[in-house]
Amino acid sequence: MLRVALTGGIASGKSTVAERWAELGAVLVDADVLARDVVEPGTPGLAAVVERFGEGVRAAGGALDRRALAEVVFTDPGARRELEGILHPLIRERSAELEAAADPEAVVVHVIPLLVEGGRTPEGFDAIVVVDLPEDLQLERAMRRDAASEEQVRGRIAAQAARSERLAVADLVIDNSGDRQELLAEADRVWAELCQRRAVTKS
Ligand SMILES: CC(C)(COP(=O)(O)OP(=O)(O)OC[C@H]1O[C@@H](n2cnc3c(N)ncnc32)[C@H](O)[C@@H]1O)[C@@H](O)C(=O)NCCC(=O)NCCS
Ligand SMILES: Nc1ncnc2c1ncn2[C@@H]1O[C@H](COP(=O)(O)OP(=O)(O)OP(=O)(O)O)[C@@H](O)[C@H]1O
Repeated sequence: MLRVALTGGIASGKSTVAERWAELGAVLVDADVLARDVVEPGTPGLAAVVERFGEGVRAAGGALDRRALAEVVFTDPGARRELEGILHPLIRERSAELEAAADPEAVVVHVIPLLVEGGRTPEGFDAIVVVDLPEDLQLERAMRRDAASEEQVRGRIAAQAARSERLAVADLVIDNSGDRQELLAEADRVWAELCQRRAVTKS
């Protein structure tokens, strides 16, 4: 197994790269997806979040009101850390289960937006891949995709590591300052590099 971490800031292009790699055979373990799974209606995760943040973060149908919770946690770092304290252990547990179920020959790609934010150098991965782009492009793409204001997106960027901190831990960098086609070409280039590393590890 080759264990790869894929990280990058909000709207950097992680999902686009991860989808491409999945087409090429990667097994994906996506923390953003798991962060949703662990607060599905009826889960202990949702119960714990409502217990801490109140019924105001539960929408009419019973699901988590993500917009309401985002308003709270991206304007209050203490509240955000409390939410992370509830959800991150649940996300880590699910990630470990998914990885344990993967083929031993697989390239397992952990998509982890907050890899660097843990405050220490992430260990245990065979490769750390960072999707990188200038902040003005990141802001523009996030605002367009999420129909969000500049202030809302800046709130999330402020809650994340700086570009330089992510680049400092990168083994491989995917440049997403070009168009979508160029991003896919970058993804293919780095995938080939990862496969080569796996071949070396095996021999
Ligand atoms: C606050 C929540 C409900 C808002 O939901 P929403 O649907 O608007 O965003 P979504 O979960 O799709 O995240 C989108 C992006 O926001 C950024 N983001 C999310 N959580 C965080 C965080 N705690 N710190 C910094 N950035 C974050 C990431 O770039 C992420 O890719 C949600 O983000 C959440 O539950 N966050 C806490 C869990 C967490 O830390 N997730 C990050 C990856 S493990
Ligand atoms: N090179 C590009 N040119 C134009 N748009 C792009 C490019 N790369 C990504 N995008 C767009 O930017 C947005 C973010 O891309 P993507 O969802 O892949 O990023 P992400 O890092 O997974 O985001 P998040 O973690 O915030 O969910 C999407 O709307 C995507 O279509």
